[in-house]
Amino acid sequence: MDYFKKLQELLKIEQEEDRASYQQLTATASLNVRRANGLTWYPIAIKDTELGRGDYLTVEVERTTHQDLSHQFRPGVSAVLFSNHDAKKDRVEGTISWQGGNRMKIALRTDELPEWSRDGKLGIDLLFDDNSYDEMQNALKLAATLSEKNEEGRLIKILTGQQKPTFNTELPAFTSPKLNASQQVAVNKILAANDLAIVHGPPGTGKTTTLIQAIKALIKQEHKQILVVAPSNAAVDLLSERLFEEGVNVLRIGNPARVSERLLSLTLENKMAEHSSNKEIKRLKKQANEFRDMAHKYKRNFGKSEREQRKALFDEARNIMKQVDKTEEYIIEDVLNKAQVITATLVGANNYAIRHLKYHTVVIDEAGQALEPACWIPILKAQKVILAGDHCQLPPTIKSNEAARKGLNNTLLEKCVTLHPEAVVLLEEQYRMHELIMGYSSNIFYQDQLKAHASVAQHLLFTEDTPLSFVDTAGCGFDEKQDGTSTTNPEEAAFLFRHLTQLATALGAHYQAANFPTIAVISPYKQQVQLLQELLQHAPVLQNHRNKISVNTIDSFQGQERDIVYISMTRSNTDNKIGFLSDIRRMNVAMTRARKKLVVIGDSGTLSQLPFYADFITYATDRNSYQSAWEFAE
Ligand SMILES: Nc1ncnc2c1ncn2[C@@H]1O[C@H](COP(=O)(O)OP(=O)(O)OP(=O)(O)O)[C@@H](O)[C@H]1O
Repeated sequence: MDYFKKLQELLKIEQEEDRASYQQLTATASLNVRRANGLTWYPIAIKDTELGRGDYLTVEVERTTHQDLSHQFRPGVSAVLFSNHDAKKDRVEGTISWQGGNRMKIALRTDELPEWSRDGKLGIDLLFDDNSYDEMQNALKLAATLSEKNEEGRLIKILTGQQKPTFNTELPAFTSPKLNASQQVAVNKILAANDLAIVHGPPGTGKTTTLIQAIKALIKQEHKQILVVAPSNAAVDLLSERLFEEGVNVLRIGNPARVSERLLSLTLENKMAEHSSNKEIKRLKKQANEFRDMAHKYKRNFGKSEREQRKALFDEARNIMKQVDKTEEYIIEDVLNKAQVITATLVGANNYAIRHLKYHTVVIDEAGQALEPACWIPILKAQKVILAGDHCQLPPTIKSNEAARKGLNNTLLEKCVTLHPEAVVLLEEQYRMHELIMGYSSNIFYQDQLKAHASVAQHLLFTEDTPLSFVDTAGCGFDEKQDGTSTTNPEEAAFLFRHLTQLATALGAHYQAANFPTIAVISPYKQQVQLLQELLQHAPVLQNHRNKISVNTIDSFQGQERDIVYISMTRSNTDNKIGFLSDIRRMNVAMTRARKKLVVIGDSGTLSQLPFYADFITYATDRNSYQSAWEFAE
């Protein structure tokens, strides 16, 4: 079908761009730069080796310096072990099977460590991750084939708009005291759907709470295992924990982003380790390692009979490992059978342990941030799919402008909301924002349908405070500065901290340090964020509250909330340029992070050329929330 051909082409463009930028970063970069970008660990020490599944050798390594640098090594991603003697020749590729702290395990495609690993310093480089792209391409290919079929193609036809979803209207109504009215409507829609239901969850509306209750109700209704996926590990972690807290038997496939005892206990590795048959595996592995050690006593340059001895011992070790594989397969199957819910990332749905499984229902959370090709991996395993997310917030990041422009930035969630409005339920009640903070976003993005729950509708930092301010810098001469591709506005940044300092001083009269409100300082521009971070170091009053203040880009705050949010709009020029401020979904995210106070600082002259900002300024003015930076009393 052309639909999938087009997606395949767009994905190819994206992969090429992704690879090119990766290669640029690695090929030309020095060791120091690669290390700083989190692409290299060097030097490392080998801590342990163990024969793994098949003909793989699992090597545990530790980085011995630069331990505080963040890095991009994630389980499932390809990496290469190299020696500093000749990094081009002395290298062996593998896949990361585990990562924690300053250690990781890589499964190498060899059955013993190469000779060169014994002398010279060793390092690990990250390789470009083709695997995820391959999985997505395969899913798209399969989708194109299946879409031609009647029975198996049904869900695909619905999701691509050639058929309509159907609903069972005869079910008894589901009710729950834990859910509000629209949340219950959503669960009823999910239960009634034969093929597709969509939960549209604007900021703070309890999308996760709703999904958890829906999943429990689905388990009761279907008595079948459910697959729950999301694009990011962080989102999968959250869902896994919440399901576990509700007493569901959850199996978390893949490695959690956050290390917590509870999350780790839900992983396949942990459940396998705790399985009653694991003792047998340990015994066999020990035996295999003993044979391997004996084999190593015969060096390669020994005579013929020693070589044969050596081979026989290796064969024996390999045979035992085959038994290990069989026992492991049995354990995996047993653990899989017991799970009521399996959680994974979109690509993780094809993890080796579960790639053969099919489900009646698949739930995709954060679907507004999911690349469509990745969604097809889990969808092809299902008869019914639940999409949850908010297409009015940020879409997934796409590296290739061309692919984005040609449609890769259009998510499946967005398409399905348009195609099948009858499958959509909007969660209407939000538990985060004062109603004045919520109002503009609700008007522009949610057809004025959002309501603030009584517990938050009027909440303030203190009685006389204002929940919303637009502070206009027009005429102050706070001009933006262009530096390459990024924009800064140093005077606006300095002004922001004067404003925040005054607020913090006022708050001092109402709050002890321990319960001081949380504060986010946000800008759409990376360079401006950096500047704001530097300036924060020099704002004396704010030093007492450093642990309550976070400064970052809008994108990094998606999904989070703070009591107070400051937005530095940054752009101020006479050429009427507002660049990517024109992506209003990004602004929707920024403006809806605040619980009790939102302060937007910007130049009305520059911003007003876009109706979205002109209307926001009018909205603020009409509600007594307009302030001129001129009038700001120092
Ligand atoms: N029916 C409800 N009654 C009372 N509080 C609720 C209800 N639903 C959600 N909440 C509260 O709203 C907050 C957000 O809920 P939840 O964690 O489910 O959010 P979310 O939907 O995942 O977040 P976001 O809306 O930002 O995506 C939580 O503090 C939760 O306790």
